Amino acid sequence: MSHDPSRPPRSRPRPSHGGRPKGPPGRTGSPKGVGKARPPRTPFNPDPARYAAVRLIAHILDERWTLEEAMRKEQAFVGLDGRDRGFAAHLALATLRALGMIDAVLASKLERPLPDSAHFARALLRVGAAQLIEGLAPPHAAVGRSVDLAKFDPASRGFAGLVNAILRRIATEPIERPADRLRVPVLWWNRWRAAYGEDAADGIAASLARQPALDLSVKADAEHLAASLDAEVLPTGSLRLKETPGDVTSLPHWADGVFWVQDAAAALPARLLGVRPGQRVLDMCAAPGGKTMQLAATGADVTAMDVDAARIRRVADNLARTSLTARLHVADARTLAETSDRQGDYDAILLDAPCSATGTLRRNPESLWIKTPADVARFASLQRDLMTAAIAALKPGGRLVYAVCSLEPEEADPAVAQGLAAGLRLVPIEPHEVPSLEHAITAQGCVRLLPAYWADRGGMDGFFIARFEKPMLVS
Ligand SMILES: C[S@@+](CC[C@H](N)C(=O)[O-])C[C@H]1O[C@@H](n2cnc3c(N)ncnc32)[C@H](O)[C@@H]1O
Repeated sequence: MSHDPSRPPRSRPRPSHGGRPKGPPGRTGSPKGVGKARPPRTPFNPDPARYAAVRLIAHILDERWTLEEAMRKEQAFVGLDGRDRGFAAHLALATLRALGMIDAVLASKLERPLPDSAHFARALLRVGAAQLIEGLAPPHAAVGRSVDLAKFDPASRGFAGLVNAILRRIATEPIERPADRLRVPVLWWNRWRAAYGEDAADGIAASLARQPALDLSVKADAEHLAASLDAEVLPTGSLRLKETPGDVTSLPHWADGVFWVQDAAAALPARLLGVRPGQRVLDMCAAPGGKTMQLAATGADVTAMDVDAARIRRVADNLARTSLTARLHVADARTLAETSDRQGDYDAILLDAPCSATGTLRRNPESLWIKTPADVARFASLQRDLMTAAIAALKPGGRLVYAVCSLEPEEADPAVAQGLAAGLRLVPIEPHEVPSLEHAITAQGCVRLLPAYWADRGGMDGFFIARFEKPMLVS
């Protein structure tokens, strides 16, 4: 999934309401009609931010929620404000980015695994260990606050001694720091090694050790904006902020609508489509609209389609903020194959397909722990149907860009094969179109971006991009 360009990055999530499970233990209401009896005391939460982080981790790893979902639904997190909220999000993200390493260290200290039912205690150990291994808090605070929270949560009270002993050992005994490759589940690492080799697989895993940079796409005049935003202009034209702000809406010129948040890699597919003013362009899977805005900014006649009505509203909001226009259409793009006329309707189509999104592991590190290869197969099947629809809707002579933020060849290779089998021609991406990323061009002329690229500059999301042309009809 692409980052919503209208929203702040994860360090400062926006509050929202609803959801389960229940918040802190204990009674919060005042009993009615009980004479002069004192209202029962609400147990004192010794550390609301760490408590919220632990609950986020328990939801994600035990209930397979995404981080975004957990942050939206978990009341202990939703109720935090300001710095506490930022700290809780930071702790949860840091725990997920180092999870495999943390679990390896915990396994070496625990005599036996915790029972399956010990959700809070297990999450508490993971968040506590993350603070120690990643140096996120002084050891006395990491250990002491974790023990306090173990005593605070009724379900984990019986584990308080164990939490104390294990975290103390991690804090005081010399530990061999696990290799970065353990940051990701071995299942995914093995797949990347098979696809790209051992060094590349290690590079992908190591990308989790760094906070992803925040990139912006601009409507015009990148140089001028770079100066006022304290940003670097990347070789591909995106802006990369030197400091990641807590709240992107506080950046100068945000209200002017002249830029939006979009990773440098995510900005390439729309650019490589190379549309011209007046062309009929379809953005098939458009929400939240980062690429729609790029296409609309060229002066093309853009239709943005998405199956999800709520997400299309975000495209509308993003277009409104940036004063750009596109026709919006809520529909399953697979139906295009039935409705397009024989000649095809569009001069250019961008198929930024729904995918396993393993390329965005730096921003969504939980996805590696809650997704499986079965998800890859499911997305590959959906992409096949979307490709069929895109090919039908493309005019002869028109161009199609297929893109996915997935690292899995099972999602990219079949799409390329399908395009070729349908009679499309691959239009090789030229080195000058991807400056400083020439090495990412494959033998077929597609682009395969890995998260370890530009590591010294702050990395990038993983993407695969293929560009096709539909042959003119022969009469
Ligand atoms: C990778 S995201 C697109 C990101 C977007 N292009 C951007 O740059 O902001 C994939 C999108 O595909 C949409 N989608 C999934 N299945 C679809 C379908 N059958 N037809 C149309 N859209 C679909 C999802 O709702 C999601 O918004």
